[in-house]
Amino acid sequence: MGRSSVRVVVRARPTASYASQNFEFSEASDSIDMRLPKDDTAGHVNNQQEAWHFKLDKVLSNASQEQVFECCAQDVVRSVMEGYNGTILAYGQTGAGKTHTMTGGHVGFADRGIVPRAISLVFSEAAARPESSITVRLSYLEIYNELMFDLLRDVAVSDQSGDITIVEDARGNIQARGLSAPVAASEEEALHVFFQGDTNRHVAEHALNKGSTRSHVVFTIHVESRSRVESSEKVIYSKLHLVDLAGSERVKKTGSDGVILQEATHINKSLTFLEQVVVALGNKHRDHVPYRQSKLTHLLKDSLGGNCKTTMIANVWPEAKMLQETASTLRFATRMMRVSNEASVNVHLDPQLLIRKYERQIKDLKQELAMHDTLAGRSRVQYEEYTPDEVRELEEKVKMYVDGELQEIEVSSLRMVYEAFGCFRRLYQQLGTELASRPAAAAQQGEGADQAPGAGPAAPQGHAPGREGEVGDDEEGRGISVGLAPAGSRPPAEERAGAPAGEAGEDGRTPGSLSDASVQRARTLARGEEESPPDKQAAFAGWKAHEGRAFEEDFEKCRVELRERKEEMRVALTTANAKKREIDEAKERLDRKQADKGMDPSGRDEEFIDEEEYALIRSLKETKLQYRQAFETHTRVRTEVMQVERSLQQCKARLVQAFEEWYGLQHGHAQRAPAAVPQGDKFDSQEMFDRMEAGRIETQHPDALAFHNARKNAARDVRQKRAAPARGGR
Ligand SMILES: Nc1ncnc2c1ncn2[C@@H]1O[C@H](COP(=O)(O)OP(=O)(O)OP(=O)(O)O)[C@@H](O)[C@H]1O
Repeated sequence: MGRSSVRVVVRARPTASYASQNFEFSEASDSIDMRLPKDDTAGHVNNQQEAWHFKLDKVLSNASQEQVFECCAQDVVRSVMEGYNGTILAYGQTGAGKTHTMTGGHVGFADRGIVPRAISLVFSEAAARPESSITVRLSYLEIYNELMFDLLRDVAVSDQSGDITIVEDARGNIQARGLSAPVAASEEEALHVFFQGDTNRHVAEHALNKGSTRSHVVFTIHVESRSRVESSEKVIYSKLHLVDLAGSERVKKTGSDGVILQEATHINKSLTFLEQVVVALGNKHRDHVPYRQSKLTHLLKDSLGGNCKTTMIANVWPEAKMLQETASTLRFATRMMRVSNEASVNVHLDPQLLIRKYERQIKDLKQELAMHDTLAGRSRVQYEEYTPDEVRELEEKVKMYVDGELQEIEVSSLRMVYEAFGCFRRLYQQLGTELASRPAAAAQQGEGADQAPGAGPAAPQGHAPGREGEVGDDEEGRGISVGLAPAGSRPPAEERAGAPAGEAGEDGRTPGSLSDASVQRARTLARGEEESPPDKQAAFAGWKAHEGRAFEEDFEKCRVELRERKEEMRVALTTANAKKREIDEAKERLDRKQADKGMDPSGRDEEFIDEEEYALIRSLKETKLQYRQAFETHTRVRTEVMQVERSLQQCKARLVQAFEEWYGLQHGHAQRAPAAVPQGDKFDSQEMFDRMEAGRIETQHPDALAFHNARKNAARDVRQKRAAPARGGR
């Protein structure tokens, strides 16, 4: 997504004293014409402009709350659900309708503002995206006298220290550290949170408007979206700032003093800084944007000139006495139109989830492999790194193999090959060391006299280099082969050099050999110390022998049939090939015969067929028939093989499924009992009334119920708080 300018919409509030001689709002051309009376105080030379023309992105002079939402917010909210950041700012002088626009009026559901409507849309959009798991968090921040307060905390705003700070992460994302952001699971919950926070807003007595808000408030909807179908470690974070700025009028007009003057000074300052940021952003040759001058501009850094889709609503109050403030608001609005943003989808990869995903994949693959091994009739295969005990066990096997006490080592995995090579190397080095410590004996025996140091004595003399077919050979360049080490690859006992004496026990086995380990394991099992969780592969083998016997028999039957059919197909193919060869040979002989006949000087009739030729023709015909039969048999059997293969796959699937079900029942978690349905609910008169009221609201407007419930619950919370001992003011 490329750069796009901040969208600016002007909304004029309705008034009984509309100054028609001063204002002309044109919704058709989205412009406003203003005529100002001459300023008498300007003296004889009056340079003040009398007429102004403002062109905006949209002008709304008599719009309903619904129209304002559709025009200013709907698309921004939808973009937020797509993963973009969004901001909607309400700017304007006190009483111009900022709070009315953002929060809404008191008339009721239809009068609700952008925030409750945005909440509804977020949840309905989330419901329309079943492929995504969406988490919604909310935060509500108040900036008052350059301090920041959390409107959603249980601690009253008056008891907060206002020490929330703004931080910027490595990607330049702005966050308010210390600000709570509870999760809202439903529209009603989110509305409840919003209404609760709203009641905490600081309201001060003000000369112009008793209910005036003297602070900036930022309600933020944070959306975290993970795909249920794609990789879940991909997370899209987006946020929607809904900002209700404090009145933009200047201090001198308010006639304030004391605390109010201090408030107004702060508001003026932060709005002046906001203007400076906007002016700097509108200037192509700027070298610095002073975001950090105020909390407000720092918090809105993303929204102004950053990664965000931003809309500003300039609220104006079109009365004669508000001319100067309206002109000032409209001037700011047109400057804001020059600010451009670059929005992009905020995709992150959750590293913890990535690791968990890979771990899960490895586990699944191991299980798959184990199942495959069992189906293929392979004994327990070790894919993990060997434990010290297992290494010792293998070392004993290798020693027995080298000593000639073991005919062959069954190689079950590449891991085992690596481990076995390790054993051979250690054995080799150990023997080398032992021989090096017995030089005299070696010299006496005349061994290794003409060999390089450390090489000869332990080198298995029976092993010619480059012998074929051994475990570990590179099989036609396809990597290390796995299978049975051929007995012939074992060095004969008499050829062994430097074998340490006295290691074998009486039974010819070395201590700690495989059988010892097996016995040890058997003892452990007998003591009931079986490791948990139960090994799936072992469980599978046991299950096939008992509970899953019928499935295993089916599977085995299919396997046998497949083997037989394949053999039949192989025979048919061999026959067909043999017959084809016979046909070729007979044809050749016949051709030769006929060629000889053509050259016969006796001049016998070419049509005459002698006995030999007749026999050849007959034989050729016969062979062709046999060839066709063999070929047809092969085609038929091939179809049957394909069918049996399919049946085998089905048998296998049934076998695995039946086992999985059995395993799940045996070792899985117990199924949760369905939640008990409350029986015979009894309602008191208030509950009965609430239910009837809910029914009535729902029939009036299906979406209104959550709004009404949330408002009712927020009001109840306020009543309860008031009943608690009052706390001191700020
Ligand atoms: N479009 C409108 N339709 C009906 N009433 C409106 C409209 N705009 C504003 N009002 C009414 O005007 C009064 C002042 O509006 P509001 O409190 O929203 O102003 P404000 O700009 O938020 O002021 P402040 O800066 O003090 O917060 C309220 O009673 C509000 O209901």
